[in-house]
This record gives sequence, C-alpha cells and structure tokens, in this order.
Amino acid sequence: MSTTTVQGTISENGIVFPSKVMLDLSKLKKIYPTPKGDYVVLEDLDLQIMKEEFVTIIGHSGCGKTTMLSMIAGLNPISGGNIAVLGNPVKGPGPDRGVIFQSPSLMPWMTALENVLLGVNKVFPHASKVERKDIAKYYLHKVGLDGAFSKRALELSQGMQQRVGIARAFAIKPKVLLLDEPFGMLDSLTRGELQDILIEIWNREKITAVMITHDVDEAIFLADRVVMMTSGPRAKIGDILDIGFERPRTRKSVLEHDDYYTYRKHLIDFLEH
Ligand SMILES: Nc1ncnc2c1ncn2[C@@H]1O[C@H](COP(=O)(O)OP(=O)(O)OP(=O)(O)O)[C@@H](O)[C@H]1O
Repeated sequence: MSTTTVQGTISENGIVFPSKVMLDLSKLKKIYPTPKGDYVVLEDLDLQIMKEEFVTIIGHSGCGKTTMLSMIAGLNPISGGNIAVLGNPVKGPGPDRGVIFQSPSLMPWMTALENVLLGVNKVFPHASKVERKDIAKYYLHKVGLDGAFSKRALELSQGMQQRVGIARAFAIKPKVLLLDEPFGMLDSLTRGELQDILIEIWNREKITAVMITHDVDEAIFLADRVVMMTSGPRAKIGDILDIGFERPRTRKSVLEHDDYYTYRKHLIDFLEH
C-alpha cells in the first residue's frame, strides 16, 4: 500500500519516490467581474500533467483556455483552488514557466539574438557573456535562424518571429512550456514547418508542455494526451484522450496509423456535442 503526496509517493516502508506530477491544477476557479455581475469562467477544474508530457488543450472559443493558461503562467490571478509546479504553488510569473503566445511580441528594434538574450540574461545572470550568447545562438540555430541572428525583429516575417519566440522560450530552460495557439496566425505550410521544429526540439529536451490549439490534427500530432474542455460558463475538463503513437513521430506515420481517424472522430464528436 502507498499514499501519495503532492511531491511524491510514500511507500509502506516510508521511502519517498519522486512524484511524476509536474503541474497540478486542483479545484481551479476563475471569476471575472463584469458590469452585469460576476462571470464564472472556470469552476472545479482538476488536471494533473506529468513530467515530460506534452498535453494539448482543445475547447470551444471562449470556454476559458487562455484564462487557464494565463493563470498557470502566473499572469492572471486565481479566484479559487490551486496551481502548483512540482508542488510549489504558483504565485506569479517565474522562469520555471516559459510562454509562447500567438503573437511572439518581440522587441521590434532589437535583433533576433538580442531578443533571445533578454530572457537568457535574466535567468542565467551568473553565466559568462559568451556562455549566454552560446545558449541563445544554439536555440536560434535549432529553429533554423542561423542567418538571421543580427536581423531586427521588425525585419522578420511572422513565421520567423515565431521561430524567435520558440527559441526564446526554450532558451530559458523552463520546467513547463505554455503555448497559447502559437501557430494560429500562420499559413498552413509555415504552421507545419513550425510544428516540426517545435516537436524536434521537444523530443530532445522533453520539457513538460501545455499547448492550446483549435486544430484537431495539430492536437493529435503533438500530444501524449488531448484535454477537452467543456463550454463555459463554469468550464472544466470534459474528457481526456490518450494518444498512443510512439515517439519520435512523423506526420506521415501519424496520418497512416489505424488509430488516427478514431482519435480524430473522438475529438470532433466531443466538440460537436
Ligand atoms: N478580463 C476579462 N474580463 C471579463 N471577461 C473576460 C476577461 N478575459 C476573458 N473574459 C471572458 O472569459 C471567457 C473565456 O475567455 P478566454 O480567452 O479564456 O477563452 P478561450 O477559450 O481562450 O477563447 P479563444 O479560444 O477564443 O481564444 C470569455 O467569455 C471571455 O470573454
């Protein structure tokens, strides 16, 4: 017999095994005050996300996905319940959580390298200047921006800016990566390219990732589990689908897998009811 704690599992003989839970949302609640009275967006939302897990979140527009993600990021106060990273309650933003938004909001007059360095300098103040530059350059290389280190953000296309956004988030080496529809504004070709880049870096680093998407195929391709949120008000987790495809995966292997259309149908059925 064993009992579980937030930080770990205590076995019968008292040995504590490290918990596999990275992110723990319990009885989460969010109320927005409005001129017409309180609007309860989320209520009793429970979700545990494991270390090295990639979870995608889908749900109807306005159900509260961004609200949930922004609370995990510490950018939006919690009205009730708890959010913990490795057992530590979230009290505000922190370097343990990296965020990639739909629009990467870079400093337009700074170069790609300077934009990535902004975060790196903050998170690794004791590393040498050369080391910090190496980290920033490594991730810019990983997102395919070797030739654009010294290009100013305003000179970059939207897809290239989002590549910088991805490099910036990974470069601070967070424990959890939070992605809010990062490819929502991109054309489908660029979207596919960036999905491949994201998953390639993720395969190597296995940072726990939580990503909101409206795209069912993207949700399946990237995730270990797809979490479905009910429609608001008082949204919560409606259903969770385990994606059994082996990693690393290719788009082709996913599309050709017998289970692909079963997964797809499950998600579409949920969204249509
Ligand atoms: N600051 C705010 N004050 C009042 N209501 C808000 C506020 N922010 C969001 N809302 C409302 O809360 C609900 C959830 O918004 P949220 O952006 O979290 O949904 P979402 O699921 O991310 O939507 P989408 O898929 O369209 O991005 C919506 O009805 C929205 O209008």
